[in-house]
Amino acid sequence: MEVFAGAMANLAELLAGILVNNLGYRKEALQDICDSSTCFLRLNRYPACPISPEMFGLVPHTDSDFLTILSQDEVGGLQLLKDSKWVAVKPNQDALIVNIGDLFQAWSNDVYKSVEHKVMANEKRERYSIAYFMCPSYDSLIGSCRSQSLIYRNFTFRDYRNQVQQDVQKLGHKVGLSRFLLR
Ligand SMILES: O=C(O)CCC(=O)C(=O)O
Ligand SMILES: [Fe+2]
Repeated sequence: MEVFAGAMANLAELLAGILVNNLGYRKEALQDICDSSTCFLRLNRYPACPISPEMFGLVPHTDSDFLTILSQDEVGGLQLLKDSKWVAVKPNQDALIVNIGDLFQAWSNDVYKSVEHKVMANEKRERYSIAYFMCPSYDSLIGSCRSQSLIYRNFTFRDYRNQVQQDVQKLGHKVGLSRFLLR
């Protein structure tokens, strides 16, 4: 498990570096504020759900991190929201899925968009996936790479997590980045 997490961490850093570089910034920009103690692996198991094929395995959400790398088995069920339509991701055990998270959207000032996704349960088969979440240290300022036309106010990962937790407790769902809009 540690070897796997290490490989995912290296890949996430490499990809984040390329995406940051692509915006004209030092490839270490995110790596500098990331912390191995807040990055984590989530092992997901979705039991077969014979009641209805329309049952969620995981409700629609965006990830509260910089970058997510996902490995899934051959069962399928992951869907992404693209142009307001849910698109099924073809299951491929030999491929990794890379999702932009909320924090990268904020840092890039909306150049990169955090993708909304969900998992539909399978009627007959259980499904497994493993997700690696690249996260900053709790107290580092996420800010934005831009200095003008800022969309979000500065916040820390701790502020973000607290806000998400508060919204889930009070409203039953995550509100997300719109809580941090400047206008
Ligand atoms: O199981 C999947 O395909 C997605 C998992 C996921 O979105 C998550 O753990 O945040
Ligand atoms: Fe997710």
